[in-house]
Amino acid sequence: MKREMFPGDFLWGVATASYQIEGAYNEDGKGESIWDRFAHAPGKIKDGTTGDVACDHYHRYREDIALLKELGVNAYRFSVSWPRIFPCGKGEVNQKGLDFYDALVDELLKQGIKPLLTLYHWDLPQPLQFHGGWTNTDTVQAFLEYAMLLFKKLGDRVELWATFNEPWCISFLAHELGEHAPGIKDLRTALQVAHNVLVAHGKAVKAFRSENPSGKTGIVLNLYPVHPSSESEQDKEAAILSDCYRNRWFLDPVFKGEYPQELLSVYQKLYGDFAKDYESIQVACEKIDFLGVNYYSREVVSHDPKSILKSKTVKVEAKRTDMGWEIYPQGIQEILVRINREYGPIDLYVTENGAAFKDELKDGEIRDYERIDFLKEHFKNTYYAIQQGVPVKGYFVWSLMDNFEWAHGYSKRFGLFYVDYNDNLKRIPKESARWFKKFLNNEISLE
Ligand SMILES: CO[C@H](O)c1c[n+]2c([nH]1)[C@H](O)[C@@H](O)[C@H](O)[C@H]2CO
Repeated sequence: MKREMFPGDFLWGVATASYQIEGAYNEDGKGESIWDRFAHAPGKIKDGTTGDVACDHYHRYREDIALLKELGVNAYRFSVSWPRIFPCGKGEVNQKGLDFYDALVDELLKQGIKPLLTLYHWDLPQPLQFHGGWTNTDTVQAFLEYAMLLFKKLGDRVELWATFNEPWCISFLAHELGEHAPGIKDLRTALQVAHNVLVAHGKAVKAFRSENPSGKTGIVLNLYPVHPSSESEQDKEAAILSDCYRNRWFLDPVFKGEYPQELLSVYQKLYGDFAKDYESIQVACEKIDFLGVNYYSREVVSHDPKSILKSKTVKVEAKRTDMGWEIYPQGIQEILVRINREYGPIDLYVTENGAAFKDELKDGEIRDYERIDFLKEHFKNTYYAIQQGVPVKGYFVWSLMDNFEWAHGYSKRFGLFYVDYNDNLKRIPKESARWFKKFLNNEISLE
């Protein structure tokens, strides 16, 4: 199975995100983000690092685009740092911030690489957080102003626009579990955030249509197959509620304009006032042109009477990545086929898929054969979904290079290029980069 067996116009790319690679955290007029503040707070990041410098992509973007060219990709997914554009979140525009993304897009196009732009990949301007962040509907309005400005400035050259990266992480990981910025641990707050982000998505899509009818817009969701650990009724019930929490809490509003009733009723019992907030969720259901699917692994759950979802994650015996995530390639096929069956027809992009492994620089080489196997199996399972008629239009490997892995700092490496943090952030192609390049050039097969 070679690249040429995929559709001729299939996009093969890599993905990154602003806070994870750019650095220049306080340069050229950029304002503070919630991740600048969170990373500087003691104890939040496992290795005590920050994104202050990261991969210094802000200064090295031409070099990094040359790496894309060297790989032979035809697409690149990146995100814009909102506080680089609006240092206070709204109001005054930072021209140098706009100039950076203008130059980035021009260089991509010059190199024949199609941009997929994500408006929001978690780095909210801190001044908006001082007023409640995503719990405050003023932030929805500020996001619309930010989105409209970028549509106006870049819409003539950027065709593919994603509103949000992983609303599940923006809401539950960051406001219920507290593991990401702003580090709040309150389910009711997380539900309010999820709602406002979904409303912001719908309003931005509507505004995009008026501004840029030729462009294509969508949202990026992290999606997981959720399997019961046994065939017992209780474990199957646990999988249904966990699937609502992980996947359908965002899929159903975006595609159906409603929350999944099975879980909504659970939350209504918990928070009586809950229902009235959520009548406006139809706003989220603006027709989108594509869905970005971030796939990394599956979830296996069993019944847990003590938990709100009556479910808990079960760690099955399996090969795992350095993040501890089960390696489950058939899951990408399962999720793509399911989305097409239950929410389609909709163009799909695998907007993130990749793995962290304990990559070591030895004699100038990084022999990451596990990553090659990982990608090979996920490419094959994506192809099997296409063979079943699923309109998958592209695939972006996470990530171009090792970068700031959120609460793990620089301790987890996902890149096709190794970043030597001890030698001026030098980018070194891993064996997987060489393999990917040969695949893209039809030199090797996936067997
Ligand atoms: C549980 O996996 C999530 O879907 C997920 C994994 N990842 C993501 N989301 C984020 O979009 C990236 O910024 C992360 O760097 C990347 C690797 O952790």
